[in-house]
Amino acid sequence: MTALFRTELAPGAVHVPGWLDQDRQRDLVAACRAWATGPVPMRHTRLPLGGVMSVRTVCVGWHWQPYRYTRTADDVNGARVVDFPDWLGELGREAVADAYQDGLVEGAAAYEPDTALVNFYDGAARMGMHQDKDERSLAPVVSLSIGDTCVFRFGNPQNRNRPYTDVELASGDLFVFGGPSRLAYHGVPKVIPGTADPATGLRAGRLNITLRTTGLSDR
Ligand SMILES: O=C(O)CCC(=O)C(=O)O
Ligand SMILES: [Fe+2]
Repeated sequence: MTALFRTELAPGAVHVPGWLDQDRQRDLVAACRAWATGPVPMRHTRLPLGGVMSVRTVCVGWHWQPYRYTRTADDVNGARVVDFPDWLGELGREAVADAYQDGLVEGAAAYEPDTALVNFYDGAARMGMHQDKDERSLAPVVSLSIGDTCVFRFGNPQNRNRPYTDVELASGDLFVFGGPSRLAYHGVPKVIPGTADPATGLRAGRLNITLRTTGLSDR
């Protein structure tokens, strides 16, 4: 296997450029296209104060709405979200093993994500600084990017301001944040149009898939 180039932005926050090869990117684009059609359609998430998010989102395993997870998409069409497939959990374990080089922060073999948030960014979409904190588990978040390159802003766990680091996430890049960085603020201030390689099946825009462990159960 080829050596992986890894950058640790902060303890537990690791960027692995080009982690997904083109075949895997194509397969993920196809999977996201299928999920986007239903049982719950991809849509702009409505915010409690009446706004909508500029990204479009569809969820797998558990449905996220601000600020909780449920099995059914009660803010969309009430349908139960699609089941979280085994292969996606396997991909997550591989990602954690590669990012943490087996073991730091959390044993990769024990990583069992049960939800994926699939976000689609058109050229104008962005995401403000926030924490991923609606999960009851502090297992790492695995983030996969496909399509247009974006500027990803990775901050600190205390507040949404500096210090933060801006890093470009390109198609195929992996970013894992766990351990001391699990609750770090992060966001996407910009997508750079025209940077996607059409060979992935996504001609324009950016797909981001985050795998998370909700820590919830149906009982
Ligand atoms: O698009 C990204 O890279 C980040 C997405 C994100 O932070 C989220 O879905 O919570
Ligand atoms: Fe996030």
